[in-house]
Amino acid sequence: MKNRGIFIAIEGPIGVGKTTLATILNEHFGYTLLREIVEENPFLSKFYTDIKEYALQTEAFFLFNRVKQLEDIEKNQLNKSHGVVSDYHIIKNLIFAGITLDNNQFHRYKQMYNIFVNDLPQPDIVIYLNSNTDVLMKRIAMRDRSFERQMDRNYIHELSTEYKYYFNPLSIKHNFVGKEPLIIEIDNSNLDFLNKEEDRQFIIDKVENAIKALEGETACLI
Ligand SMILES: Nc1ncnc2c1ncn2[C@@H]1O[C@H](COP(=O)(O)OP(=O)(O)OP(=O)(O)O)[C@@H](O)[C@H]1O
Ligand SMILES: Nc1nc(=O)c2ncn([C@H]3C[C@H](O)[C@@H](CO)O3)c2[nH]1
Repeated sequence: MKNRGIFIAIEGPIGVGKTTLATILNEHFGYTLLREIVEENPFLSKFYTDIKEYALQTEAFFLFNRVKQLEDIEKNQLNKSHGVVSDYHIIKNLIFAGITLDNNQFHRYKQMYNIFVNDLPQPDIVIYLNSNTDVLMKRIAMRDRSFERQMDRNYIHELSTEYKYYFNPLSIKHNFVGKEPLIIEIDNSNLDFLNKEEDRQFIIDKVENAIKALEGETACLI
């Protein structure tokens, strides 16, 4: 731990505020920001027009892109004692693929995922953000990405439910590889990190406590 940079990953359903929070934490801690690719995925806009038809290409592209990103941050940041804040955790590949792929495809996709995930750097701290479906739909609409304009409410609801499942303690034990990360779970429905200093400070305090706990300075207060 001493020579390795701290790795913080933020997860949660679409539009919950991962990138917003990652940017804030990155500025506060002076770490490197790792952002997931979105527009660069050539299948994503087609995916939203026909999920079943384009799911396999979309999920495969996200998986291999993330593997490359995580290999790079290990080599260029974490191994050089630099901290990283990422707006995703690799587990999201399983969460999305479990919904979008059919059973056969998912079975094979998971084998591929398992082959790659063991060699990737795993975060020390995972911030799991959640919000209710109405808030998520509102934030997605407000952000107004062209390919998300017809976002299906049921899809967002299903994703949220799947996130809850993957972030329950038993599933964390089974589905997260390596040393279990410290998990900070936050309902972000009524927080406004963007505009309210006290809301920003609330989460920064939690992360600072988690970092101290990792460094063995205090008991874990998160
Ligand atoms: N706490 C918050 N309160 C109000 N609005 C927020 C909050 N966090 C984020 N937003 C707004 O909600 C929208 C979605 O936020 P953001 O892009 O950070 O979500 P995300 O989780 O990274 O989404 P995606 O999963 O699509 O990458 C943005 O318009 C952002 O400004
Ligand atoms: N199908 C699918 N699988 C993924 O692993 C994945 N990761 C992100 N996304 C979608 C959600 C947002 O629209 C947009 C930005 O997060 O990209 C994904 N979609």
